[in-house]
Amino acid sequence: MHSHFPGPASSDPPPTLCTRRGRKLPKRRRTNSLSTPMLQGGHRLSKLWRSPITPLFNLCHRLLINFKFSSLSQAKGLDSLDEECEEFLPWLERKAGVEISSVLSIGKSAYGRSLFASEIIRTGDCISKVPYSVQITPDNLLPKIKALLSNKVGTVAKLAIILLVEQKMGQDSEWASYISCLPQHGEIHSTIFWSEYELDMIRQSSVYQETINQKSKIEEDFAAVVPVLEQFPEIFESITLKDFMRAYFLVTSRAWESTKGLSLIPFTDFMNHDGVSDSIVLFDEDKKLSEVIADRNYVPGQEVLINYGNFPNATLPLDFGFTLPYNIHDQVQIHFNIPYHDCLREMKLELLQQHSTPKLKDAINCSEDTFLIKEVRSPRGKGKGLPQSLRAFARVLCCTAPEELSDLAMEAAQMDGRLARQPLKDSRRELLAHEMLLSHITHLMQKYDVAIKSLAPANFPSMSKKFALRRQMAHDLLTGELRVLNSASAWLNNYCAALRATIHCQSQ
Ligand SMILES: C[S@@+](CC[C@H](N)C(=O)[O-])C[C@H]1O[C@@H](n2cnc3c(N)ncnc32)[C@H](O)[C@@H]1O
Repeated sequence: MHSHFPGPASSDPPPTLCTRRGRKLPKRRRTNSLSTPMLQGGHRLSKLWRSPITPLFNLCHRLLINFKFSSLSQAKGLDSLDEECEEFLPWLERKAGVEISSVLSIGKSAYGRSLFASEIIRTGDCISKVPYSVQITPDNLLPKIKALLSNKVGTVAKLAIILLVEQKMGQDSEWASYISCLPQHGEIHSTIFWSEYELDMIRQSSVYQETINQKSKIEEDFAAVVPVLEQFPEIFESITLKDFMRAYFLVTSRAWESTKGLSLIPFTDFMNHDGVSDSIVLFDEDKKLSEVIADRNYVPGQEVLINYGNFPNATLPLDFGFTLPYNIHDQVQIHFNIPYHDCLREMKLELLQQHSTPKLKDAINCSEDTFLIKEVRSPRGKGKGLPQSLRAFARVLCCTAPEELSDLAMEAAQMDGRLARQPLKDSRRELLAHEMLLSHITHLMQKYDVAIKSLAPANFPSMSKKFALRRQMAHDLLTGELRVLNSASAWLNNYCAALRATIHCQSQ
C-alpha cells in the first residue's frame, strides 16, 4: 500500500525515491515469451553502503504468472498526464535508438511522477526495456574530474557529481530532459532534510541516529570532493553542501545496483514502490538492457508499480523519503548492555565475542548487544519466534556463576558451535532470562507510546503540508516499530506462561 500523505501542497511537491545497494541476487531464468537466457535482478542501494550493520533484505521476488489486478493502482489511477514530461519518453527513445515502452506513460500520482498503463497490460508482459547506453553510471564522469578524485570517493558521490555537472550545463546537457524531471529540494522528504524539531519526533527510533550518521557521511564525502570541484569553477561555481545532499539523495533513492555496478535508469526510475509487488528491475547482461515484467494485469490509466525491496519503515524514510502506513517488513533495533556491576561481565563479553553469531535470517546481530527484531507472527509458539541470537544473549546475561558460562561454552562446542541456542536446563533460569527480555521490551513499548502520543495532532489547523507529511511518516515509523515490539511482548508472555506452568508441574 502507498503511505497516505495528507494532500501535498502545490508548494510542497512530492518526495523522492531511494535506491539501495546490497548483496547480489541469484540469477533467475525468465519464463516469458521473450526467452532471454539469464536475467539478474537489480536492487536498490541501502544502508549497506553507509553502515556496518547489514540487514538481510530478501530481494528475490518470484514473478507470479497469474491474473490479478492491482488494487493499489485501481485506487490510485492516473491523476493527470505529466505535460512537463510528455516529451521525455520520445526523447529517451531517440537517444537509445530503440523503443523503450509502448504501454507506459509518465503521469502525476499522489507521490510525484509515476508510470501509468497507456494500454492493457497482462501479467508477464515486458513493459519497459531501457538499454544500458541510456543509463547513467560512474563511467559518465568527465575524465578530467575522475582523474583528480581520490579513491576515497565512492560511486554514489561520483554519480552525484555527474548529476551536478549535467544540471549546471542546463539545456546544453545531453541529459537535460532527464535532469529537469528530477525532484527538487521541496519535494524530498528524506529524514536527512528534516529540521531538528522534525527529527526529534523519531528520536526513539534507530532512524534518528542513522540520519545523523548519514548526514555526517555526506558531509565527509563533500569535504573530499570540494578540492576537486574547486579546480573547475566554471562547472561547479556556487555548489553548496545542500546541492550535493540533494544530488546524493537522488542517487541513493533512484539508482540500482547490479553486476554492472551502480546505475541511474531514466524512465524506470519514475516507477513508484509497492511493497507487495513481484515486479523488480531485471538486468539482461546479454542484451545490455534493464527491463521490467508486469506481475499483474493493468488497464489503461492504472499506476504501474514495482518493488524496490523488502524495506521496513526503518529504511524507507531515510533512503526513500516516504513510509508505508502498514509495512509488513517493519523491524526494530534494540540494545542490551551487560551491566558494569555484573562481576561476570568480562567473561560474558569474551564468551559472546568468541561465539559471535553468523547473520540470521530473522535477526541480525548488529553488535554483541544490538539486535534487530521483526514482527513475531505467532504468539502461540508456532512459526517464527523471537530471534535466537537475542534469546541466547539473554541466557548468557542471566548467568550468575562462571560454571554456568563454561557449561554454555561446552554445550556450544558439542552442538553447532552457536552459543546458548537451547533452553537453559534450569527452567527457572530460562524463565528469568525471558522475563528480563520482556521487561526490557515493555519498557521500550512505554517509550514508544509516549513518543507517539507526543506527536502533534494530525488535524492541527496551522500545520504546513510539509510538516503534516513528515509527522505522518514519524507516526508510521513509530507505530510500526511499536507493533513489532507488541508482537515480541505477546510471544514472550506466552513463552513465560508456558515455562511457569512447567515449573509449577515440576514442583508438584
Ligand atoms: C524513484 S522515485 C519514483 C518516481 C517519483 N515519484 C518521482 O517523482 O520522480 C521515488 C519517490 O517516489 C515516491 N514514492 C514511491 N513510492 C511511494 C509510495 N509507495 N508511497 C509514497 N511515496 C512513494 C517517494 O517520494 C519516493 O521518494
